[in-house]
Amino acid sequence: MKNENRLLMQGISKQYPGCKANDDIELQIKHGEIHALLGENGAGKSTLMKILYGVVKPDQGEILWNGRVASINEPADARALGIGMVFQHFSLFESLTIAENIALALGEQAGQPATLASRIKATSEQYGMPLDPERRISTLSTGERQRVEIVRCLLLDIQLLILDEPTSVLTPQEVQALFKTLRQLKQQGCSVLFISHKLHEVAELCDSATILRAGKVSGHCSPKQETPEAMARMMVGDDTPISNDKQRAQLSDGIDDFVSVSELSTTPEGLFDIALQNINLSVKPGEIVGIAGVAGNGQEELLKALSGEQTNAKSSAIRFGNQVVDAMSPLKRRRLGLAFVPEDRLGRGAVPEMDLCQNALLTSFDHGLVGKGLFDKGILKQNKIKALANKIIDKYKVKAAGNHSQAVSLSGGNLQKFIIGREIEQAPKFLLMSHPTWGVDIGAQVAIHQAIIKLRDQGCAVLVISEDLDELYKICDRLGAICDGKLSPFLPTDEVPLPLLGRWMAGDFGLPRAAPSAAHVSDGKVVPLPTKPQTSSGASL
Ligand SMILES: Nc1ncnc2c1ncn2[C@@H]1O[C@H](COP(=O)(O)OP(=O)(O)OP(=O)(O)O)[C@@H](O)[C@H]1O
Repeated sequence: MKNENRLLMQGISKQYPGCKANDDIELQIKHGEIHALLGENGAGKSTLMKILYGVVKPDQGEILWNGRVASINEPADARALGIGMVFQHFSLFESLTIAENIALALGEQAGQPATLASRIKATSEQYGMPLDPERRISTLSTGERQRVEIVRCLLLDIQLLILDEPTSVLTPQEVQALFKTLRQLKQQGCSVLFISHKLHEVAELCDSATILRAGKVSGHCSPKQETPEAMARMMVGDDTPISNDKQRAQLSDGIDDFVSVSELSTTPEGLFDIALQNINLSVKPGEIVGIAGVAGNGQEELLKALSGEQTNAKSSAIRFGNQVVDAMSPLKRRRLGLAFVPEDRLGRGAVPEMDLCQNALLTSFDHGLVGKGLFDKGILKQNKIKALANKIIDKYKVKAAGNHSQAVSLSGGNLQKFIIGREIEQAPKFLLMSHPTWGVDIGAQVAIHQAIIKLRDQGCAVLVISEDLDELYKICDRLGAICDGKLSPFLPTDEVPLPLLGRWMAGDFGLPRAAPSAAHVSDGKVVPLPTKPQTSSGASL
């Protein structure tokens, strides 16, 4: 049984206008194996999964499930077969409880309402991710929300669990807990399909992998026998750089901060907002400062305060250069040199129904050299707008049918590349970014990091707020964390060992308690602690 296919998708093709998203794809998954689906942005992974889960109809091909042809026309059909899917973006109602959310998602498949809560409790405990069914979603951490989505799948007679980029929102401890659950499922014969751009995790967890390129299967491998670099090569080919040298900023003394935030506190507007408490922060021209943290700890509120989405006429806590900006709108702040990449790419980063030309114009029209000439006396200069969109598409290797493509038709990673390119091309003085390479493939990550570092070296102040610790360690010159609306101290990145950052993320804001020869052990490696920590200018201690 173990060597037989649980799932065989064969000859799957799907054509979108101007793009063949899946081209004669075959995917085999055996009983009780953890299978990775890899591929660069736009390779066709999400399309294939949407076909399997009944969200998209293929033009051609068939699905064999436990040896029999299956007809999957909607998600309920997939669930009835035992296929569960956890999407990148959770679809949970904040004000409802865990049990109410699961009952809504599963409908009749949730079974008897009277026993649902006890089944949730029992199943979540059985798989090592305990949940209290009566808790409201708004009180849960991101890791706990993901548990709700997984337990929702496990309540059914699950035979295949599909996870799309499941670890990008988790802390390192939560990732290990998730892997334990997935291995337990595998032991019980359940198959797992794991979609990820984090190749070291794929190498640690997965038994086999299928690699897609430009809509076709380009290869297979056994991740445990490959290095992450070798897998990256299979995904992106030989021509794309897959690593960056660490190049920390060389700042000379006496440079004034471009961004300074002093004693910023906010009052929550919505029921689930976090109050920022006495935030002190600074970013100099020519440095990249990173803020780590588990989602929902005030990142959103800090971004809104800095971008001007939430203004505060009563305070004078935030300055760009020597200008107080608290009461200024986003447009006025952009005129002072702000560029902004929000976490939510569809909706805040781009307007889904607008094409790439219109989306390029949205934030560039009023901005410095780039915006110059895009309109004149109220008339839009279409040729110049098209040239700008084409420049971003070419330079940032955005895969799209053309500048007329709607933002919503781009794959997640490609839209992210477009938004980052649009903002970097404005040559800002202050680049504010949330989770800049979320869902972006390894080749594009390297290109984006290089572009950010180049901008820094030209004197831009860069602030990155991210849950991706690998990314923060790679590009930031100084690092701190946010927890419950408060900021930790900031130290030069090379003086922040992972355990210290983990403590800061959990709200323990002490500086290293280091004797000169002290060291932490992290992931089996000894990590020396700094002996002379320096705090950032004014960071709260
Ligand atoms: N609704 C749509 N209309 C037009 N084109 C689409 C649509 N959905 C996807 N595409 C195109 O199909 C191709 C494959 O997209 P898909 O989302 O499957 O890629 P992916 O491998 O999941 O990428 P990523 O890693 O960035 O999420 C992309 O070029 C995308 O632009």
